[in-house]
Amino acid sequence: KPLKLAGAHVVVTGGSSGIGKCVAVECFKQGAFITLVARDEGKLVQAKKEIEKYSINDKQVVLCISVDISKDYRQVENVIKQAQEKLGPVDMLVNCAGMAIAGNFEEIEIDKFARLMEINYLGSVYPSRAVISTMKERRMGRIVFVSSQAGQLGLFGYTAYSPTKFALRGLAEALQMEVKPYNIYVTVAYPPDTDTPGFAEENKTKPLETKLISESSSLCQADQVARVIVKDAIQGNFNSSVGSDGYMLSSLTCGMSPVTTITEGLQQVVTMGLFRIIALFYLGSFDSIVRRCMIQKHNSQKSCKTD
Ligand SMILES: NC(=O)C1=CN([C@@H]2O[C@H](COP(=O)(O)OP(=O)(O)OC[C@H]3O[C@@H](n4cnc5c(N)ncnc54)[C@H](OP(=O)(O)O)[C@@H]3O)[C@@H](O)[C@H]2O)C=CC1
Ligand SMILES: CCCCCCCCCCCCCCCC(=O)[C@@H](N)CO
Repeated sequence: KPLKLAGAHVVVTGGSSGIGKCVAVECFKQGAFITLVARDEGKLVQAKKEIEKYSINDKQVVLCISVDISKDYRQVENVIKQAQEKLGPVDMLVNCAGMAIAGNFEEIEIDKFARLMEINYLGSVYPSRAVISTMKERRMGRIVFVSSQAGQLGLFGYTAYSPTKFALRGLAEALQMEVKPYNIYVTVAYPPDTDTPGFAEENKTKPLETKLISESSSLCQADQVARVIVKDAIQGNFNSSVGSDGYMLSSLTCGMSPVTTITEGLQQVVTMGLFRIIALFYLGSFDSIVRRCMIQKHNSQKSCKTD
């Protein structure tokens, strides 16, 4: 049965910006009470104001809590406790806080590999761990992990980022198997490039190869991505993807992930072979982008030396 958002308590980590903020807006529009979790208090207050414009009744509340979700489990646990005291038990948790760093493997600062794992992976483990017991007691709940298309395939430039997003899928699959009998549904979202402040930041250091390869998939708007995530989370769909390339990638990489409907399972079975053929063409084009960029760099270095 789909979750009713009217009167429900939705916690959105990373709710002060980008996709997370749009997820909060979407839930608020459907009557939910929202807790936003992020570090920067200024951005939180600003987002709260924006979200409040969409209220549908005068009881609705947007609560802001400032915490770094990646550092200390006790802190995160406290924050969730505070939120539950004010707005009641969490019905849905959306783990959207995260960041991307793109660069050549040897150029990414070595500390960044651990830091991204902390933010993107542990930063989703901690809030989920903090809400799960209450959800199990209540025999209801939704947990959403915001992965990425880069959590379905590894791409040039994402040696630090992709693994953190792949990790979320492993977590989601294992957790879903545990909590399904308790009527708790886990969703993994795999958005494509999305126009957000985080994306603009990431682009400042993104290698040309990564940019060109990413252009194979469309650039989406955050509100569009958020609508899909919220719809799939309410339905209890395990996979959530946007667009036709998103659909192909999810079907192709479904592996042993849980299946939500018989139709979904049948579609995966029927389309997988065809999508693998399409994927081979994409992979060929990615390899040729990488090779062209290398030759170009090589040539420009040579001409620099002769200058
Ligand atoms: N935009 C894109 O192209 C895509 C994004 N994604 C994923 O979607 C998610 C959201 O991305 P996007 O909207 O672009 O990101 P933004 O950078 O716009 O927003 C990130 C949010 O997360 C919060 N946040 C970051 N680090 C922490 C932390 N350590 N503790 C608490 N809060 C934190 C930020 O607030 P503050 O800094 O104040 O803490 C902010 O609210 C990320 O997980 C990203 O990997 C997936 C695919 C594509
Ligand atoms: C049948 C096969 C179809 C294949 C389609 C392949 C398309 C690949 C494009 C990948 C784009 C990567 C997006 C990463 C977004 C992200 O997470 C960052 N922007 C975060 O900020």
